Amino acid sequence: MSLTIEQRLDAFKRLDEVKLTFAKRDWFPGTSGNLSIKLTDQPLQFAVTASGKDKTKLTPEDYLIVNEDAAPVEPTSLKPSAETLIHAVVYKKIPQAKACFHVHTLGNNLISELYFGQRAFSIQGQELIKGLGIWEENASIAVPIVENFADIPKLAAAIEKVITPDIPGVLIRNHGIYAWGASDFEAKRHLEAFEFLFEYHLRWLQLRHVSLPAT
Ligand SMILES: CSC[C@@H](O)[C@@H](O)C(=O)COP(=O)(O)O
Ligand SMILES: [Zn+2]
Repeated sequence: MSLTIEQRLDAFKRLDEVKLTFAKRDWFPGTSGNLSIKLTDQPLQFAVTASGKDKTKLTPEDYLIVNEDAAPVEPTSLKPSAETLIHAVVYKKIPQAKACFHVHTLGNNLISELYFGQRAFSIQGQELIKGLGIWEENASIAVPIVENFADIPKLAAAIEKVITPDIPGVLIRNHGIYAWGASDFEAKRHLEAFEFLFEYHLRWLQLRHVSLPAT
């Protein structure tokens, strides 16, 4: 299914906007991170960040269109993200996902290591869980954590095993998080909610033994 120029430009513009927002938060240290927006199903085609680029910058060559095998669908000198297969896995396993964002932050790396033994990070009763679209009273979530592998097909297979539509994200041990949503707006909201919950929990771990004045 061929894409219109308007489809491509709209996706690239949306990716620019979210990329600059995340860049302002220092969420792309050392060229880490990658972003994608789905364009078509049957066949799966999505726009993804080019590999190895400084994601704090906007250039005319930041994105390319790939298929479910992570191969470019148009002639290009750009290399797709080294982790493009992971985005493809998310789009194939979670049909509702229309955008998928990956960042490496200190918060998500620390949480992924602290709780890797449980293969999930659980948190309950935090208002920002609503940012994940979960509005139950005193809701509890468990964010899955997988081992990190340099072999991307192996990492993608590990992720495919654990992701579900219930929790729009997955942590990779000492690496980062993938978060997705039914739009770029929702994927951004989910990622922001995850990162807030990680930071809250880490700060709570630091402060919980502080003696507070008697009330
Ligand atoms: C340079 S450290 C981060 C990379 O190894 C990778 O984990 C990453 O997130 C970015 O890879 P990229 O190929 O630029 O999309
Ligand atoms: Zn990464």
